[in-house]
Amino acid sequence: MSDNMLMHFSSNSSNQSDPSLPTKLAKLEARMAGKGTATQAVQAAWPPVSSVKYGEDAVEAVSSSDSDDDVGGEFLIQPNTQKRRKVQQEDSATSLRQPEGVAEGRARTVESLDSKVGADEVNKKKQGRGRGRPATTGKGRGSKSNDQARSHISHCMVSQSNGQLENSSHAEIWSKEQAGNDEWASLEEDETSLRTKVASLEEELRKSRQEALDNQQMRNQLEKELKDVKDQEQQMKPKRVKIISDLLISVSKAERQEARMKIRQDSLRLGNVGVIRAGTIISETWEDGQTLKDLNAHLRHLLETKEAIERHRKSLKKRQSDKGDGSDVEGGMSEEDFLVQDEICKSRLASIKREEETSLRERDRYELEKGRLIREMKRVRDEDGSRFNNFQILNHRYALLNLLGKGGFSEVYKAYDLVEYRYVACKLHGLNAQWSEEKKQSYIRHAIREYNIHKGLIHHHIVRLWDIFEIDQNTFCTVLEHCSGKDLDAILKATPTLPEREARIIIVQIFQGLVYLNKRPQKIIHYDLKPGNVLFDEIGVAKVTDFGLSKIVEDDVGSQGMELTSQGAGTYWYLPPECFEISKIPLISSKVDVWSAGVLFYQMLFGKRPFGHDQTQERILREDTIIKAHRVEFPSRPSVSNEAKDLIRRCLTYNQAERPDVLTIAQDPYLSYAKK
Ligand SMILES: Nc1ncnc2c1ncn2[C@@H]1O[C@H](COP(=O)(O)OP(=O)(O)OP(=O)(O)O)[C@@H](O)[C@H]1O
Repeated sequence: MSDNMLMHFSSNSSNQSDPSLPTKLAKLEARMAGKGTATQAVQAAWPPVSSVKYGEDAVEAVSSSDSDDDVGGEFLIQPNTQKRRKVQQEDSATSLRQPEGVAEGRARTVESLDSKVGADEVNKKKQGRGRGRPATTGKGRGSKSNDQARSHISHCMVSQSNGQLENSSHAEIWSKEQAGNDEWASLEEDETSLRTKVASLEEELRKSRQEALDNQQMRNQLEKELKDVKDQEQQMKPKRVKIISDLLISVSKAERQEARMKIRQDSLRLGNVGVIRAGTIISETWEDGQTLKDLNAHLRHLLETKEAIERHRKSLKKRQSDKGDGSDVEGGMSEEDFLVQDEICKSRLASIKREEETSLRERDRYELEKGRLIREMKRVRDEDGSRFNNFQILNHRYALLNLLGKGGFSEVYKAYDLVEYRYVACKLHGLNAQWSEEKKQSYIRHAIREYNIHKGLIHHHIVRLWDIFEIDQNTFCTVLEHCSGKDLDAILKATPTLPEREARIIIVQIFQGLVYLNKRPQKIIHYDLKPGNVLFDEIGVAKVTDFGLSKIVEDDVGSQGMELTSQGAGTYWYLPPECFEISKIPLISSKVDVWSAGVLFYQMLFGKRPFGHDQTQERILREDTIIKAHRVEFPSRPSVSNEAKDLIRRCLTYNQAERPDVLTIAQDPYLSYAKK
């Protein structure tokens, strides 16, 4: 780019405002006419190619030449034609060549930065600077300036050759020159900042690469460690399983020992099973323990004392009345003596009554303990008689521990899942070898049906069913969530009535489980809700279990419900009247479970079932107890809130059509703990 040239000319053009210009021009005219050596002088005035300067240096250089003009103006004298030729030569040969190379270099730099830093930023700046000009590259801009410079130079030369300096074109050149300088400085600034950015990005890139390398190494290292740990784990697994099951076995053995020892101790107090022989028939009978014997003897003694006092009191009264009519003249008891004697008897009787009440309460407690003892004895006996009592590991996974209880056709063992590392309950279903093949198949079908219903139920208040597998031809096992608390039946046997607050939270949880069963795409009727099928986990969360009698409500059932095909099954105290219908096949719905829940709640509050409490299943059926259960009665004690009674009345609505279903009754405010 011919910046120096522009400087040069623009410097000269500044002379246009010099007031001595006409004089100088006259001088020049004279010299042109008189001196022939002017050409060499002009050549000396142009800077040599190698000494071309740019920017401020160039301005200085030109300024100094201006001062030369002032002092030694003869060096600038030349004919206009010669001057034009000279400029043209210089223009093509030297002055323009080198600046163009520089401009190209500059453009290259910008281009390379463009590619490194991103075209956007550079373009933005280009656009900002080049507003009002056609878009062009750095090189383009440089070339254009050159072109402009060249055209101005030639224009200027032409003007000079005509002997006229045009003020306006000089100003234009000057301003363009200035703009070029500014642009150049700004480009340099851009270049520096972009270079800095590139350097910092390169540094960042280097660091990131290093980091990636480090991470990769770390990953390789961790993968190796993980593999080692897994290998070790694999090697250790059988050892660990062995250690865990050994520990569990020793704990279970200790528990078994403790259970048997406790039975022995409690038997002394509460009683034991004795054997009585009648001819060839041997039967078992219960013999009370010493504490119960003592307690009963004490109660008998209190009764005898009470009777004696009452006899004595009667005779006192008789003597007193005999004295009144003159028949007892020797008795000699004054009126006051009689009153004192009578008061003594009354006071003694009151004290005996208190003692009797205490002893009776104690005996009730002992009776409950006795019941628990009898159940525990049965459990231990079942455990001793079970073929699974020797700590087997089932299905390579479930370590059987102690027997939890025995049902109609099953034994439930506490077990430990050696894969999931948690306690479970293994329910071992045994097919009776005496059964016909048909009965066995029916039992298996039934169990699979139960499994298929139960396995899909995942709710906080429903016992989870984890697994099912076959043990042998006549036995299979279902694996359930272990509930380490007692079941509701055991709780009610130990404490027949619960405070309303406790009963309420239990029934609320049961209804939550029922709501879940009725909100599923396929509704389920449990059909066997009773205290034995409500279990508690270690923190007391109630969970409904045993879906052996449950029914799936098909989509196409009418509003009245589905047909009950298994009539006769279930526990009669807890079933509603429609289940006892014999004139036609009953239609049932979730309202069966609403009735059962009502019976359960009643039992928890009042310590007995509302209908047929003391009756056997057979008697309930025979006497149509439930068919006659039109109205529920509430005992006066314990006192229970009206809200609780209202809920029970709604659940025990005789007419099935009027009884609310599960989702409706669940809206009852009594079943909600939300703040009003
Ligand atoms: N998931 C469980 N967790 C803890 N204990 C359980 C579990 N399931 C059952 N039990 C206990 O095992 C015992 C027997 O249970 P099972 O369900 O076989 O009894 P059942 O209902 O009397 O029998 P059936 O279902 O044959 O009528 C009961 O004492 C019960 O509390």
